[in-house]
Amino acid sequence: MAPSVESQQQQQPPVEAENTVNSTTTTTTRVEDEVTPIKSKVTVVGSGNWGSVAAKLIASNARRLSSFHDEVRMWVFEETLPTGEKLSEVINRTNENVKYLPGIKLGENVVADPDLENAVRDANMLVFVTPHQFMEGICRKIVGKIREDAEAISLIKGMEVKKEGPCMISTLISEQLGINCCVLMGANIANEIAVEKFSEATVGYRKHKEIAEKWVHIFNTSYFMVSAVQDVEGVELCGTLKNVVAIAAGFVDGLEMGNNTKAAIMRIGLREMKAFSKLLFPSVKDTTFFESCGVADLITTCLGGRNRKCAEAFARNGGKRSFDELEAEMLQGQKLQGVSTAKEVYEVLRHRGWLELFPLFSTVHEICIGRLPPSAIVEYR
Ligand SMILES: NC(=O)C1=CN([C@@H]2O[C@H](COP(=O)(O)OP(=O)(O)OC[C@H]3O[C@@H](n4cnc5c(N)ncnc54)[C@H](O)[C@@H]3O)[C@@H](O)[C@H]2O)C=CC1
Ligand SMILES: O=C(CO)COP(=O)(O)O
Repeated sequence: MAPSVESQQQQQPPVEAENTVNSTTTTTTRVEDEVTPIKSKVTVVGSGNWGSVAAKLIASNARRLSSFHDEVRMWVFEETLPTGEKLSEVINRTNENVKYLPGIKLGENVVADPDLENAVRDANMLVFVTPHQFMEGICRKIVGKIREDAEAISLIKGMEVKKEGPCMISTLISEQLGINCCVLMGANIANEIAVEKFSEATVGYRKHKEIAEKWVHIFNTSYFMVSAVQDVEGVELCGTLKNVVAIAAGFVDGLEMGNNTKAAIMRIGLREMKAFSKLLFPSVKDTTFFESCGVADLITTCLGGRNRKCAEAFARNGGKRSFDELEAEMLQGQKLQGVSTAKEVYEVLRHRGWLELFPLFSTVHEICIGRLPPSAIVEYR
């Protein structure tokens, strides 16, 4: 299947990804080794639902591409399973993340490591993929413990709000660790990619196209088509803000308002995503919203994501059961990002006097905290 080339790609060609396996990489002697003796070593920081799928994608490429070490380390936030076993030990014994991605083999070159410092020490390519609320603590633990030449990429959809203002997760990583950080976002429901159904993703980079190319190279597969755009903030804000719209879409589903209403919510949501992104970062490109990270992620999350699912249950219960309760019951350890992002966005809007400019974003937060009923999702005008 040949995906269509979008307008952005015509103006600014995507970084080419290697789609086909070079036959030399399947032989025992790798010709490329003589030319590039220094191999990149990848560590995945995070092992939730998407973190595990990311490790699987990377592991399949690390195995076949001679410029990467075979072994891919995956940091596991250790927990004890109901059987009494440690999650990391079970992953290493069965090659499956039995809690967050059951039934999927990760690849034998994935090594689960519960020791964060040990997991990141030797890697020059760090992939961050945890729920966003844990990233500040994680960065604090590894400051000064990573390689000086390390490059990072964030797959995390979320933001932090500090006294100085909003802080994207890639910026947090860059500033705390003193390293460059790209992002990868897209219409990527993890369970679908785990079973190798075709999807696309967007790498956002700031300056160095050759670094983005390396990230494309390690993620791209025949069923996961990655392209790159020079708009790190635009890509990351798309991934972050669509979770707020997904909560709104879930309310519409819970109230059985139908497809037209849901489409209206998605359209208004997309308009607010674009306006908010451009107010925060005027450099954000319009064309980014037409990449996988933009409209495609918005659609898939509003149709099939976890934020949508929990928001539907919230509305069905008339807002009487909290999101924390629903998350614990419905997601078994997986985490929602939309509710906290709605709060973080609301804080920015209130602080800057923009609340009236963003009725959908602000109403989502007010419904989440019980100040408004779920039906207010279509009553804000
Ligand atoms: N699951 C999906 O379909 C997709 C998720 N994402 C994004 O990727 C990021 C990570 O999501 P998932 O991998 O799905 O995670 P998840 O939603 O499965 O979260 C559970 C993870 O959080 C870890 N965790 C729990 N407490 C922790 C703590 N105190 N410190 C550190 N880690 C802790 C758990 O060990 C587990 O690995 C999120 O920002 C999400 O929005 C992006 C695309 C798709
Ligand atoms: O980001 C996602 C798909 O791209 C997943 O969204 P949820 O966290 O709502 O499942």
